[in-house]
Amino acid sequence: MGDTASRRIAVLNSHLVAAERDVASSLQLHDTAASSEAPEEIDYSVALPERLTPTGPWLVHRSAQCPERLISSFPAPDDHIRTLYDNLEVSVSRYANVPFLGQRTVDSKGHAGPYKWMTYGEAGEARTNIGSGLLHLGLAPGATVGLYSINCRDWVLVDAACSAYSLISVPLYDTLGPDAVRYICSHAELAAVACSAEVLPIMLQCLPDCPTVKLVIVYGSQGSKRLPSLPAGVHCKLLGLEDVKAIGREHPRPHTPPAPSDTATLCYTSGTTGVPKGAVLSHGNLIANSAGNFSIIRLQQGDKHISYLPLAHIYERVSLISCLHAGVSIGFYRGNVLELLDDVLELKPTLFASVPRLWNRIHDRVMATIRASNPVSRRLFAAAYASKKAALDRGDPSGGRFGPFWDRLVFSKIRARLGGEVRYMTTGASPISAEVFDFLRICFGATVLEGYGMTETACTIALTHPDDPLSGHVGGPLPSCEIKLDDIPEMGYRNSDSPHPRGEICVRGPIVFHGYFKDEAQSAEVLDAEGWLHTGDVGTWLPGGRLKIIDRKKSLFKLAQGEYVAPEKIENVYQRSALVQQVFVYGDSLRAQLVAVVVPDPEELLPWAAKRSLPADLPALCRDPGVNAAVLKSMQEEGRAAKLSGFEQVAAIHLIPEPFSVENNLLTPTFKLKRPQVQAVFQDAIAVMYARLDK
Ligand SMILES: Nc1ncnc2c1ncn2[C@@H]1O[C@H](COP(=O)(O)OP(=O)(O)OP(=O)(O)O)[C@@H](O)[C@H]1O
Repeated sequence: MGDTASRRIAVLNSHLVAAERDVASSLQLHDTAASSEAPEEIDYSVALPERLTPTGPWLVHRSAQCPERLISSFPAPDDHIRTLYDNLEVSVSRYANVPFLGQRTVDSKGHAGPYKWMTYGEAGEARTNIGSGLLHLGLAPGATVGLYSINCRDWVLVDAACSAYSLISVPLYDTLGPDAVRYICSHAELAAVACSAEVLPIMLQCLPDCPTVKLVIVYGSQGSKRLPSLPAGVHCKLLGLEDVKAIGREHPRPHTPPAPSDTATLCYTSGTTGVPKGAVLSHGNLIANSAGNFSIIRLQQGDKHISYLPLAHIYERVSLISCLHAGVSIGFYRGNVLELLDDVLELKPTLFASVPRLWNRIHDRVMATIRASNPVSRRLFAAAYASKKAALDRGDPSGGRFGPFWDRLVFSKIRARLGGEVRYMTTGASPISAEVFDFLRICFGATVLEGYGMTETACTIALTHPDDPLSGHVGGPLPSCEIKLDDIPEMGYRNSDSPHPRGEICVRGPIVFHGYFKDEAQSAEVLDAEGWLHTGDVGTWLPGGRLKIIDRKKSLFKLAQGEYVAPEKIENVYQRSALVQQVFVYGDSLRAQLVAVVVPDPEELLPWAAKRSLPADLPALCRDPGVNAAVLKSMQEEGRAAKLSGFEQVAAIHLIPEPFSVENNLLTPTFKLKRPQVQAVFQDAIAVMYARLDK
């Protein structure tokens, strides 16, 4: 062995020993720190000097950053930005030559090349041309315009044109089929739809049932090609986006800027609870939310964002608004998740927003690679991980004094999977486990933040802080809203609970939406007379004013013996079993027990089966009663470890080989279960499970 190599090993060994010492001392520290729960220095929120009942405790929490007022815009000198139109106008003049919207070039053989960029200045001009064209073609301020495609440059340009001329944009997920498209076109009374060539056939199929739609604009590869003819009897114009721009150039119109209280968008929810609801969001709502996020996530010119989460969902929509505000360059994926990593390696984003389902998969893949590696690599990874985790536990999210060393030696390869330059990673839309959250912080060397929010609050309600070493909570309220917890007696949650108040999370402030479009009854169910939005989520206050989501009231059901069950909480527990990839928990109100439909994780189940000489055949394994019993046992063990009550433990499971997915219409585009649909698809299996339990 050469000198350099032996020196490296000696250095490595000394680091290993020091790191192990580090871990040991932190474990001691951790023991004593556990009871004090939170480092003092992070103060997320404060309880307002306002009583909701004459004698009750202080109940309303606001961000500790500025408890005296709720913010509705960016700090000075940008406090005049009140609408999406203002937001783009400022960036067009401030960042005129900065790359704004990027798409990958693709050569004649279909090979993807570098990103090609449109600058902020060019985008400003393009949206004026598009908007002028729309007005010339007959659209009037206040009209609704559908946006139906994957994320791409033209989506953003048409949306920006809507803002400049007081039109209302209505995004439709590109994954929507004809029924949902028909539903939204009619419900939102769309006057025009801008769509990609890929979904044009579905749009054309729907047109006979969507009489309000008088204009369809096609973008993407179809732009320059001949457009197909319209179905017989449909009175509607069909144009390429380039034609609309040309019309606009010939007939320019001055901008007709919206007011902050004007509706910017009808944002249809992705439907975890049933038929999509059109949340009415004003310009003021969206700017207030973006400004609230901005108070914590300091984006800047030079940052690059990879846009692949659906723009029809509020999470990506508001990410984009914030990026645009800061002059960030936004690169789009090519529309295929299988090619996403390749797009990421080309773009090298500095910002990466995702949802727990994807983070979990990254976690599982990395851990599986580590398990399969040689003993030296495994020990190295374990030492590096433990050292940085110990630093976190001591209250140091930067990774401790050995952090940079471990980052270079061990974690740089993992970080390189996302291009190597990510500085902010965000997670939201559903709960993430503390384990995976910490895994991201440790392995990616980036600031990892969790946001909690919903469509009805124009995105984020609460956000964690970059300096907070603790995980397992969603941080504090954005400075643009206030939060109170309402008692839920039927679930046993009360604001008077000690030491931590618990209850339904209610939100008020400039981020709260204006109700569901044409649905007063549902609006009144969630918005009360005092302006509080009742989220249906259950939270608790932790020390430092941290909010933790502990339950979800929305899918609550009662079992025959009168106990209330929140299935998502139970599913999150069962998901921890290595054998489980996905799970849907169901309870019939006439029965006393719960059952579940479970997708086993093939990466764990197949090796498990091989050890027992069972065939490597997933469908056959799913039918095998022995496998069923083993998976059920592993789930019940997780249930016991998480202290689920007896009635919360499932009594029977049905294994299926095909995952719930967006494609089979059982997941929303942000990978949440569409509960009514899953229940309908598996009603026979559910009946069989209950029949088995009756025997
Ligand atoms: N960080 C988080 N932790 C836990 N739950 C979260 C988090 N972020 C979002 N959620 C959940 O997602 C919900 C909001 O979801 P969203 O607005 O995306 O609606 P949806 O899933 O599209 O449709 P639906 O209203 O039909 O459920 C929240 O009310 C909460 O239950």
